[in-house]
Amino acid sequence: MASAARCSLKRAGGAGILVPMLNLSPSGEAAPLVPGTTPVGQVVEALLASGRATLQVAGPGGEVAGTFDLVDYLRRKGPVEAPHEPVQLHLQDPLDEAPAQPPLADGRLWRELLHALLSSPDKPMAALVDPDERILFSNTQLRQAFPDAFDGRPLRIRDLLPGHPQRRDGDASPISFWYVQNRERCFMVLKTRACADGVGALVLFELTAQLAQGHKAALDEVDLLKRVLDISVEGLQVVDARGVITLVNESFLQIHKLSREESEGHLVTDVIENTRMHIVARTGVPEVDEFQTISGHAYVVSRIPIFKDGKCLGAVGKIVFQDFREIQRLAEKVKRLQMELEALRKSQGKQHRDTRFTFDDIVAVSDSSVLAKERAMMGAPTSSTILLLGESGVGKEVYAQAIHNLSPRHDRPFVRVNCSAITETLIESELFGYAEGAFTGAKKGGRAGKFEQANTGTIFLDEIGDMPLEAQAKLLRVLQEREIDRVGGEGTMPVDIRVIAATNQDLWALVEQKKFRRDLFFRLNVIPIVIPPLRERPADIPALGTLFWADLQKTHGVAAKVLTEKAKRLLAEYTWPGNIRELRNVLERTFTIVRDDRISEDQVRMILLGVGSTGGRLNEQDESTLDRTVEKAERRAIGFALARTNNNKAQAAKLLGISRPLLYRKMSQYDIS
Ligand SMILES: Nc1ncnc2c1ncn2[C@@H]1O[C@H](COP(=O)(O)OP(=O)(O)OP(=O)(O)O)[C@@H](O)[C@H]1O
Repeated sequence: MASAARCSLKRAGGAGILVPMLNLSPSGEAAPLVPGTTPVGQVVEALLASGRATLQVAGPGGEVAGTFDLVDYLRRKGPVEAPHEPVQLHLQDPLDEAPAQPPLADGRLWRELLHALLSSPDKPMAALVDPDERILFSNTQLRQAFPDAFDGRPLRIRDLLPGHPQRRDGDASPISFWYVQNRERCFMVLKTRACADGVGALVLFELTAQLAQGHKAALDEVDLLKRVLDISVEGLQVVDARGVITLVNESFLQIHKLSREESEGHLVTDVIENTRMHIVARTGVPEVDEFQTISGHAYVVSRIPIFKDGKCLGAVGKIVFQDFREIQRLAEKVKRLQMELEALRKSQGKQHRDTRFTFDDIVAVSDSSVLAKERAMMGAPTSSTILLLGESGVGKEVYAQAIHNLSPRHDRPFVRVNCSAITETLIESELFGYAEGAFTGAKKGGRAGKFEQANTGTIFLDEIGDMPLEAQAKLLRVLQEREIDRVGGEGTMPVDIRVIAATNQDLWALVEQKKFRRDLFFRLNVIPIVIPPLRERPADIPALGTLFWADLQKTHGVAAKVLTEKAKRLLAEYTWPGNIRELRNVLERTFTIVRDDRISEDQVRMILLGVGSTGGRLNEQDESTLDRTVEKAERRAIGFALARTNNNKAQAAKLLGISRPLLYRKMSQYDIS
């Protein structure tokens, strides 16, 4: 029995068989003697660990039966495929010519390396490889580190470490150091240069604690990042400077119908058709929104180089649109939806009254109107309630529209409610809607009220002073709670509404008369804006007149018709009880009734006579007696006839279908000179 060889029982890495473990003394002592029945794998491992190249093998009687030479064995056998065979089957043939040279040309380096690296307490994982990097022999540590890989089939180094760099021929350095990551661990790989006698090289793997620890945190981060990338619907890939794919996400794999193993660690050109990733990684020139055909489908892709310290480290590729036909389909859908939305908005606009007035249309020359306009423009972009105060026809609705159009709600509904025009019984259902079956004759499905229609937009409560007290209480609740309930309905509905109210009455006087709720008054009176009557802002009249006249010329296509300076002066000096509406109506009547190109002061006066003090709008009280109604109609007709005929009584009487004496009588009766 070999004296220098000590045997102990040890479980071989994962194999489940108990084999004697040989402890050989370091090189320099007499060659140890081992029983011939010792498994050859164990002998090879022990020799490598000790730094020795040979040992003596004992026969059945303990005599020396021969020498086992590791280098000779590896040269003849290649990979250790049957590690359990007894070593005595692999003794060096004594007839073999002894090599003229030492077994390895660089034997000293070889042995020193073996000794230094394998005899340390934490023996590194090691493999002997042939010139093609086929693993000839691996130690237990290595096999334990890669239990799945060592299944008896021939293996190469790169099978263990997919990122393992390819061997470069003519590599001048005797030892290469590589850091290689395989999935969850990081290895430092040291590779000795190829041995001169063609046996191969020694490859050492080290899972350095420091690297592993530092890397653990980094790997966790990478893992998290990978998960984030996998969530992305865009296909993503990363290649390094050599064009090797280092990272891909799930979408990328699905688009290319690849597995992670088939892509990561491979040259991109070997895996992806029509790729240009390797070019971008090499040149550092980005390619954005380019077409690429993948499996017959057109994709839009971007390839962006990754730079660090001015050096291009690789590139990231992104499939922006998965399939161009899909994008076209989506684009068409968006276009169709946009058209539908536009049509809906238009019909909603019609339904909710046209809001054509903006602040550009509001003429303001006099100080009082400039003040009103400025105040309105400042309040418009807010969502505060605005209360417009002014006589009839001063332009309260024009202001309300302009405010809406300057507010962030300009593309939302603008709903006008004339509170004086709705009967007391209907006002609630008009404002808040009603539920199905709320009353006899209620529409199926109920009906949305004005507040519901105006949701997200603006509600313009015109003539708010005429609102019945009961409805005022409901309105107050809506303004406070910002929610409505349909008449006869169950449950409330939140509404987001901007309120603009207007009145030509003295609201405070109504509060004192208990005709208007005090609390509602304060709710509405957030930004009060007084629009002055036209008689208090005569400076605006010429500008308004010019604006309306130009408008009429355009509408009727008659540019030649003009007012004399005297006629203009008459208009500017008139008191305009009907305000802007009256001014507009007088000008319109003048334009349409008078046929002459130059319109005189007298002709305008006749028109003014006919229009009367209501500004052309019938006032119920004025019309309440038949006599008053007849008088107004006769005045208007006479005034218009005289204006058209340029004060020619005979022609005017003819136009009116009455005799000249009757015309004179009527003119005197109505004090028309
Ligand atoms: N500043 C303005 N610039 C141009 N046109 C105006 C202006 N203000 C009023 N108008 C014209 O006068 C008409 C009457 O205005 P609007 O209906 O807004 O008055 P109102 O104060 O709301 O009247 P009411 O109280 O009778 O409802 C409008 O149709 C518009 O043509």
